[in-house]
Amino acid sequence: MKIILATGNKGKIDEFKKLLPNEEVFTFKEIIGDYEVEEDKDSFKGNAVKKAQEIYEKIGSKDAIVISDDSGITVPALNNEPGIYSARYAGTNATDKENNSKLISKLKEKNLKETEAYYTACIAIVYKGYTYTVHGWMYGKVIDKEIGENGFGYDPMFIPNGFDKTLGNLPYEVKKEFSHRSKALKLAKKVLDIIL
Ligand SMILES: O=c1[nH]c(=O)c2ncn([C@@H]3O[C@H](COP(=O)(O)OP(=O)(O)OP(=O)(O)O)[C@@H](O)[C@H]3O)c2[nH]1
Ligand SMILES: [Mg+2]
Repeated sequence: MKIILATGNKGKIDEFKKLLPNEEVFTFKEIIGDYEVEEDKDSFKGNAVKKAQEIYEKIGSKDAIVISDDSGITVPALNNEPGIYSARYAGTNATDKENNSKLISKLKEKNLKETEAYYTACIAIVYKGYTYTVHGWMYGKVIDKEIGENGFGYDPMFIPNGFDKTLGNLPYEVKKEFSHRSKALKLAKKVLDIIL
């Protein structure tokens, strides 16, 4: 099966390729080149749908299977920040490092060395003009420092429930078992089994 990923995030692309080892996976950039979808919706689902639909229209082939991912980390003790703004927490085009530094300073402002947090991923599939969405979540806590180099984004600050290390210090094989993206993709595969 040929799947086109409607994402420009290298960390997500690496994970999708590992999670879909038996499929032909392309990025939208390999097909249509540089293109930016404005993420102006107020939910993960809204933005995931917008990304997948806009890229599907741009590609212009009805039979294309386009998959997008809108995701982020939510910290209830920080009024649910950064949530859907995770990629631009420290400003438009912010790097992972800058976003992590902002989250660390917000935690320190509240004297929170660690606090409950969760990741959400919404995956949207567009095929033959129809759109399908699924979600996945991963629960744990964030700490006020970065530990380890594995994963991407906020992973060095996130300790999943049941572990005593950050995802930055755990191998991808562990994250793969229960991550928000893995769970959503498991459901997405079921949707594909039904619609294809
Ligand atoms: O440590 C992390 N481990 C993860 O597993 C994970 N999943 C998402 N995120 C963060 O959430 C934002 C996504 O924003 P997002 O969905 O808009 O993606 P993006 O803008 O980077 O690319 P695109 O898919 O929109 O092209 C980004 O800041 C990511 O760092 C993660 N961080
Ligand atoms: Mg984005």
